[in-house]
Amino acid sequence: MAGEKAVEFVKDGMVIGLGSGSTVYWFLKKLGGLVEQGLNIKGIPSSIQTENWARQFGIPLTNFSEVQRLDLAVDGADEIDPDFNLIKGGGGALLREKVVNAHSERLIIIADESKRVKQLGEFPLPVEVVPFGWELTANKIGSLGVVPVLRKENGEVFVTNNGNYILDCKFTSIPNPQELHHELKMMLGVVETGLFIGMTDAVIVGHSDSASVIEK
Ligand SMILES: O=C(CO)[C@H](O)[C@H](O)COP(=O)(O)O
Repeated sequence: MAGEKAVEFVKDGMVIGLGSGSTVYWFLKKLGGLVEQGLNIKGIPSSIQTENWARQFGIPLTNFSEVQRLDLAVDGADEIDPDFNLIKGGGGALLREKVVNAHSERLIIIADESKRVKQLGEFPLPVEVVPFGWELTANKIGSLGVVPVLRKENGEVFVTNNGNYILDCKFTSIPNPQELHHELKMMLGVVETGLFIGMTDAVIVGHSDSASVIEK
């Protein structure tokens, strides 16, 4: 419901950041239908999976060598706090998502009610790290009082679209997301964190048969 509702914010001529995840799939499907009816937009995908879906639904794509500014980005989230700070990266696309979302005029997050929390941190924070010496980076992150877990998929180390690894870090809670983000970013080997702070303009919450828009 949230994914489909998000197309109401799309206007003719827009360049749109295409987020990642299962909720975004429904946005892309609906958007593809509108493109088929004549809507003129272009998208920049935030993952290879999203690029594949966008092609499947006939959404024209562009890239940052052609455009530097997006009109709108629509993305999912793993946790959303009352200030619209987010944990993202459950699907491992956090780095490209952050690049895309940071260069958009407007960011709309689509999610179901279960993603809304009072304080971030229940969901393990994904941190993208350089593969070389990832063990050292994990030890360093561990000094913050967490046990970083190297993400695996089907028994193999998960490799991001950028050739990096993900360390999932379960903090008891994250009372100060900004501070934690900066602390992690200063660590050698850390590429990006899944904390998206002060980027979101509106959240569309999906219910069983409707969706509500919450503006900041
Ligand atoms: O951050 C993400 C991927 O890196 C996704 O947007 C997030 O995991 C939400 O996904 P879903 O809509 O499948 O719950």
